[in-house]
Amino acid sequence: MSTPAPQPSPEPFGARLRRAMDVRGPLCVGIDPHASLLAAWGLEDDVAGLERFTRTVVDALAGEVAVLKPQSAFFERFGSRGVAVLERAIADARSAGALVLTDAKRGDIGSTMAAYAAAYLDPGSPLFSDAVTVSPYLGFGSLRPALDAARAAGAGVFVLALTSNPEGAEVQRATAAGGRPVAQTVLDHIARENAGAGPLGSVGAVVGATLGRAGVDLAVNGPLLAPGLGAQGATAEDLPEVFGDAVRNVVPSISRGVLGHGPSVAALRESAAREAERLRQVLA
Ligand SMILES: O=C(O)c1cc(=O)[nH]c(=O)n1[C@@H]1O[C@H](COP(=O)(O)O)[C@@H](O)[C@H]1O
Repeated sequence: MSTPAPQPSPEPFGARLRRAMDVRGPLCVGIDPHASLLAAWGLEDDVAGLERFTRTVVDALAGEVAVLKPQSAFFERFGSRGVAVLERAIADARSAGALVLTDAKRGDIGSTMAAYAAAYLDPGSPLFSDAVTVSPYLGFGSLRPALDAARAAGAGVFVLALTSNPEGAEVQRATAAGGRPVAQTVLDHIARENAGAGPLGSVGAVVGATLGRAGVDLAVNGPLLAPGLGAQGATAEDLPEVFGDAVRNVVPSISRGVLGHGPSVAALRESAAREAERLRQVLA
């Protein structure tokens, strides 16, 4: 009996992301099917409306932008049929060439985290994504199963550090044991995970574009997801101030600011192309 040939290691997410941003421009578009957006697109707030909305965004943008970020909550609110729409969107967007970052913000004790890792980071799962968002606020070590699963699959994990909402500061800017802000301890862990990786590590941090000067050390050798552009008030021009020297690793993210241009496929594409070009200039 012959021994099976060793499987080649999958290309790490960080390398795939760097290439995608170089080729397609530094932009992540969120797929957030708010009830108000479904109404603005002339769709019912039901599974058929969700499906039409999602399919339109994927058809318009999966061949254009570096990253698509479906926000799981907007699919979960329709139960299992909504989750089925999410599964199809992930698969279709990946086939069309976009990296898919599923925004699920999962976080739990390690043994349960292993089940979340199986859901999003096991290549055999119907929800398998290029990357997933997670919360470290049960302790960074609780994320270990997700970090290990991502590494094995060539996938990525984006860890909340400083979120874009004003309420986040009460937890994230609090002083941790050792006298540093809690968010800085999260960023330090991320930097250790990415040590030695090139051209970019696969463990990212989430740092809101709305924060003004971040005031923490962002040299984590990984991608920095920056939500908050558009509807939450931040602009491309704010990014150098927030991210300083780390600005080259920023993955700017916009949901409503692009989705509001639908349902026209041409208008969605134009809006995303305009944002990507503006961001490319600012981040260069
Ligand atoms: O992880 C995220 O994507 C995220 C982190 C954060 O700090 N702030 C934040 O707004 N987000 C998500 O980014 C999206 C922002 O949507 P818009 O405000 O419409 O661009 C939503 O899906 C949020 O859940």
